[in-house]
Amino acid sequence: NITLKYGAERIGKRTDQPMQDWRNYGLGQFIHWGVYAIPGGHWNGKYYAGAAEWIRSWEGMPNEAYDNLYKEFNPKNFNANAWAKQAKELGAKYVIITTKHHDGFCLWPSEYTDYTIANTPYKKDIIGALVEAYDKQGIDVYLYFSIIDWNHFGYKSKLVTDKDRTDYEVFKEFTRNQLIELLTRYPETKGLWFDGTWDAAWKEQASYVYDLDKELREMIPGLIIGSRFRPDDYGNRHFDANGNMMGDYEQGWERKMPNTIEEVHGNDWDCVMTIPENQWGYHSDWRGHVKTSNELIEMLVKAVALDGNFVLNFGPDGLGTIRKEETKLAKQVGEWMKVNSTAIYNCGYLDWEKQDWGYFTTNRITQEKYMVVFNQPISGVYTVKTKKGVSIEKAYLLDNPGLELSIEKTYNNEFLIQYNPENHPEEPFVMVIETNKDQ
Ligand SMILES: C[C@@H]1N[C@@H](C#Cc2ccccc2)[C@H](O)[C@@H]1O
Repeated sequence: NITLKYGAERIGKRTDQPMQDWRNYGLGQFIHWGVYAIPGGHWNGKYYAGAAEWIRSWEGMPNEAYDNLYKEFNPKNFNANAWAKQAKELGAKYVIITTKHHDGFCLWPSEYTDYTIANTPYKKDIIGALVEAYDKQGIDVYLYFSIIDWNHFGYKSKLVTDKDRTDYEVFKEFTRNQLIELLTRYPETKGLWFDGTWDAAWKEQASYVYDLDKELREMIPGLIIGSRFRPDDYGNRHFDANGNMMGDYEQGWERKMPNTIEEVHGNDWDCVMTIPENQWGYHSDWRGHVKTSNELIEMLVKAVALDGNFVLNFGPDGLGTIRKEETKLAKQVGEWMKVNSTAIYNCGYLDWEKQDWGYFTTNRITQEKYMVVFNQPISGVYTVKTKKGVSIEKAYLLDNPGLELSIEKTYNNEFLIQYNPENHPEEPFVMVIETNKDQ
């Protein structure tokens, strides 16, 4: 074991109520919005193939041009209540909203910079409106904050000269001031989702970030911060030099997912996912694969089945409209959730052997067990291998409890559930299984 001053603050999961609530969300919504939504992945008639929120880094986008976009930011279609209502219908239990992305543009009227919504034609506090609207819908609010800030003179990716270091000290105080400002203005905030912490300069700040982390947590008891904030004594992120996770949940699953429970190392985690292959901010021309509702539902179920949360990203356009493709998917996933969220909310991993037909989930409070089916066996036979001494006594469809399914027990404690409907369901469906024990 390596002695660390700034390593993991705790071994094992947080057990307090705010973290239990976080663990039981299942489904969240990510909102990426900012001035990058104005160009929407194009400039000067040229198509930008990268992630739209990174367009300022593209040689086809002059920094000067980008840095003046805020002067035309006037989202006349923006309606915080409509966004929150759509998220409610999607079935999201929490939302993560970009307060400031890497470009440094603040969606709240920060007093620490002029590069904010207050100095746009729109003027009004976007973050305040969204916090209020989502709160009203009973959706918990988390704030995304980028440490990278291309707009601040003191931001450096690495510290080479003495001037870099003195400038960076100013940047660190600016960062601290903005974070305190956000938690002061929006005390309803349940957590901070940090990003842009991969720079060498930040990875040298273990002591500073350790103290800042502590200060922020003291401001809002129960505040939840993931593994993407603190570096350890040696500049390690997410996991310290002893392999222990720093922060309250792992934030390593961006546009990817674990496949086995072993890969999550007993930690809480979230998967943040885009609908196209790699666009967080608004891009008017999605190319490559755009995920269908059934693909997204399978990712959601897989996350819950492996004790994680699934956070689906939406990138509103420059006028504040959530595009039709995202609206359609929110509706489709929401309709599925209306029927099947019993197998999602308050649910997590069931340590039975994974089967080809889909995923097991279990309600952490009631111990009720679910089989979420994505791959119907041609045979109509669903194999379930339980733990020793655990028998399946009943099986039925979540959306038709009256239709009990036949169960056959084999000699080596496998249970074969028979279900062969005439009309094959077009969507994933859930079977409920009742056992003789609560294991
Ligand atoms: C949550 C997501 N993290 C950000 C990123 C990134 C990134 C940057 C470089 C290499 C790989 C990933 C994206 O812009 C989005 O905000």
